Amino acid sequence: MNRISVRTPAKINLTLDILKKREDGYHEISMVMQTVDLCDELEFEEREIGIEIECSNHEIPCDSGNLVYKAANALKDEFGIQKGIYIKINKKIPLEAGLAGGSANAAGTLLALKKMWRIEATDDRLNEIAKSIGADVPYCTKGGTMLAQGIGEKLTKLKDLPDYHVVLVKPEFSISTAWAYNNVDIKNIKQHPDNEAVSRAIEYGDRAVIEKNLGNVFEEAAFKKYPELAEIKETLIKLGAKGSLMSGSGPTMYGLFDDEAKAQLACEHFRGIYDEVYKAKTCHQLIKE
Ligand SMILES: C[C@](O)(CO)[C@H](O)COP(=O)(O)OP(=O)(O)OC[C@H]1O[C@@H](n2ccc(N)nc2=O)[C@H](O)[C@@H]1O
Ligand SMILES: Nc1ncnc2c1ncn2[C@@H]1O[C@H](COP(=O)(O)OP(=O)(O)OP(=O)(O)O)[C@@H](O)[C@H]1O
Repeated sequence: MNRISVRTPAKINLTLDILKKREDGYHEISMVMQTVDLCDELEFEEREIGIEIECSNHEIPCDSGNLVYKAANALKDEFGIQKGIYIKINKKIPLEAGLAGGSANAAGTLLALKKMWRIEATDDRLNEIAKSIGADVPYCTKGGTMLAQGIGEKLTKLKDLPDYHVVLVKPEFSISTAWAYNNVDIKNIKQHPDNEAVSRAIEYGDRAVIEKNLGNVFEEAAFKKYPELAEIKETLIKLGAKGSLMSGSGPTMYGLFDDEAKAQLACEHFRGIYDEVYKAKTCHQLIKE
């Protein structure tokens, strides 16, 4: 097998809670994550030597700064792989959006190259390698509905979230993950999301409780700096979303719809205002070709 293609899905956060800051600067978190079928496309082709990357988005580095490079290089180092690889990235997931697009690409690379290079690795070892690339990468190697704890690497599979149409609205500005973590006043978080209630509601497929309990502790500081985020949330609800939240470190706002026609109308409304508006569906399988 000398060619593989994979599609790597974005994630949204149904909840995101910060518990404490650790000595190493990272934060202990607890969050429920869900993949949606807004995907980047990655193609892998065997080469004699080196790691060569081509990307449809020229803002993204194609050298060792690319998370895909880091993933390929980590596997080469860890397992003494001598072969080279050419990776083509067709970017669809917006950048610095809170949707873990780069982490998803890195996870897709780990899974594709593990297969191509016939690497035998335990789940634990692969999880360690994934974590060394980024805190969201372990989750992205699994996808679906998961509770993620630790810095994001301790994963508990939950029952599949009931299906939703998801409208994603990414305003023009970006929010860096480091900024988001640095701007949460951990001791004075007004409302911690109730991860237990959400996990239980997912277990019972109780949509109303899930929708009522969406929560992200990054919203407060982000809404203060960018009041338009709160307006997007309000409009999503007005247009029929059953729940709305900022994903991850933001700034993407999403709405969960049970009615596709309403989701479509909401999409059309926001497309008149913003360039990066997407209609997706929740999904549970990592989509491979
Ligand atoms: C906001 C989330 O997307 C929620 O899923 C993640 O926590 C961020 O995951 P990520 O982008 O993969 O994070 P990394 O690339 O590992 O780290 C970027 C920066 O975010 C901060 N960071 C990240 C994860 C974490 N649990 N605590 C942190 O404080 C650190 O300042 C770190 O330097
Ligand atoms: N393959 C990649 N795809 C996207 N960004 C990448 C990639 N490799 C490196 N990067 C760099 O990582 C930065 C942000 O990545 P990404 O778009 O995944 O952020 P994000 O959606 O905020 O992620 P998260 O939700 O994990 O915080 C960008 O500045 C980009 O230059």
